[in-house]
Amino acid sequence: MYKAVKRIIAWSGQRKSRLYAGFIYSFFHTMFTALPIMAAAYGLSLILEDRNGAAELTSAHILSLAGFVLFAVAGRFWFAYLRAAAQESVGYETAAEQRLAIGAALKRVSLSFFNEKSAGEIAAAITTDLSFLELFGMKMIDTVVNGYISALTLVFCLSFYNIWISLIAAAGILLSALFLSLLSKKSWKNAPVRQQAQDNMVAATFEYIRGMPVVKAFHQSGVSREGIARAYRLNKTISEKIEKNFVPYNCLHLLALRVAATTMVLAAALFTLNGTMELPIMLMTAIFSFVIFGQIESVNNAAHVLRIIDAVLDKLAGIEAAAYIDQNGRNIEPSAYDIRFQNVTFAYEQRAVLKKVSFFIPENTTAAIVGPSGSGKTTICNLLARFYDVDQGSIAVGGVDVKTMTCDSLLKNIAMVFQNVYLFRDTLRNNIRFGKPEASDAEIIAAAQKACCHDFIMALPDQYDTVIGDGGCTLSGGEKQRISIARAMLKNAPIILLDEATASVDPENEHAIQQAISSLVQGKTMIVIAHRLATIQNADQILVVADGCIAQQGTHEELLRQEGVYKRFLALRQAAEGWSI
Ligand SMILES: Nc1ncnc2c1ncn2[C@@H]1O[C@H](COP(=O)(O)OP(=O)(O)OP(=O)(O)O)[C@@H](O)[C@H]1O
Repeated sequence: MYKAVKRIIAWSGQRKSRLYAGFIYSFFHTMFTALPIMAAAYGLSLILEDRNGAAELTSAHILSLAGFVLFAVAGRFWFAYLRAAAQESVGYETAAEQRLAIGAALKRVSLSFFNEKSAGEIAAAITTDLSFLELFGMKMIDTVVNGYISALTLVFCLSFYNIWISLIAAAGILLSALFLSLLSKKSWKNAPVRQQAQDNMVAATFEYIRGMPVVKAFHQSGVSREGIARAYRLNKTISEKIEKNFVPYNCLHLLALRVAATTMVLAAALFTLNGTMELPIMLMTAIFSFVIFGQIESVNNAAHVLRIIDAVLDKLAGIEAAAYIDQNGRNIEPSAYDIRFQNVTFAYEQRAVLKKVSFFIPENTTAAIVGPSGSGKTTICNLLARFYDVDQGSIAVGGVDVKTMTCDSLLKNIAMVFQNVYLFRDTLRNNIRFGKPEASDAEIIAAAQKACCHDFIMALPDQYDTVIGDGGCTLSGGEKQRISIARAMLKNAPIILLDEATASVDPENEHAIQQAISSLVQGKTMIVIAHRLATIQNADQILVVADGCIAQQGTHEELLRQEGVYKRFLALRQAAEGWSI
């Protein structure tokens, strides 16, 4: 439990000095809480002495006591304010910083990281887990550290009046801490299980929502809901089990504190009866017995919450520790934009996808990649963009090995127009502007016009300010692709990676889009995953990928003269789509 407290303090990074300042304010806050009670006891003893005739109670006594109490109350509120101001926003500030840091880190990890961790798991870490940490992290610091500071400060104050009473209070605190450590051991064992159950629940919910179109199309609501219901049931069962484990230790912890409080009052009464304690001190002890354990009573909840926080911190550390794909990269500006694959071998996990692939694309030329589905065409583009690193061989742009470049300096030179280019839940204007953040409205409109999306955008109710759904789900496939072409136009990068994907293009606009693509690629080096015969024919070279290898390479005419995959592939495509050469 205390290890988790230390981790929260470490998590707060540069802000930890504010936490330490908060601990000092907490000490003074407690001192100022104790002072009015001590002053009241002193006032009572003056009244009793006045009654006995031992000393006279003057109005000056009463006024100075009242002034002292007012000063103590004001001091108490002042230190409570200082503590809150120092500590309470630390969690929110640190979490906000960490969210940005994780966002930046995710941009730089290999995409294989997203195979290992589901989108739901990562989303849960950045949203619910970090929210939990920002909300409860500082509360736990307050409950545990400030709670013990407060209790021990009051024990210290009591020791000036009666050492035995302060020892009873200290014993109560120690005994409750023992039960808390047992409770904490249980929580420590259960919290990761609960964390996993919650992650599964988020991932199942995420998948259910994302897969809704498929669920509806296949009338599979029963099957898909079963998965999500199972995740919810498991979470409920685990939470109930944890609560049951929690109860006995919680009762023992509270019992220790209540027994200590009662024993303090009984001992004070006995000391008063045998004349070793004055009545006002006994009354003061009775009041202290109510307040001394107040804050540490709720440490029981902290044990469980702290374990969850510990698991959350582990999870966040796991995401942040993911190796940056470009951690040894430098910001390099290639002097040319030719592309060379040299004996590139690559596997997703264990499955070999590309085997010793070599080719060269001169600057300002177009290479069309053709080949059967699953042969590795998209993988070639993903490797060039360094979404993954090659296992063997090398990829160079303008003679510079992409492994020596940072992702930013490499991707600055590449624009992608893929079937599944992601559009954000934002305005169309901002989605296009993604290609060039500093672009003016006029540039955005010009790019949209060239990419044949200006007309459909102007027909929408809010035109360029229309907000589109997640992933562009409120647009048709063709519209999404045209937006992504506009985005690429605006970026004006020297290398274009294009997945032609004519399937999603509106036939009416196909010609215009082809024109748009032609103007997009002028003077650029382009790799196109080609589907249209015209693109294939017009390419400067065709790379025929089959089974992870470059089976054939050459111009359309050269390849037509050879017997091989290309000729067979072309015949099949022609038959399927009614082409004629
Ligand atoms: N992220 C991934 N993790 C594991 N395997 C993958 C991943 N992406 C692709 N693959 C596998 O790698 C192989 C090549 O995929 P790739 O997407 O490069 O093929 P493709 O030629 O572009 O196919 P298509 O024409 O159908 O788009 C396929 O067998 C695919 O199942």
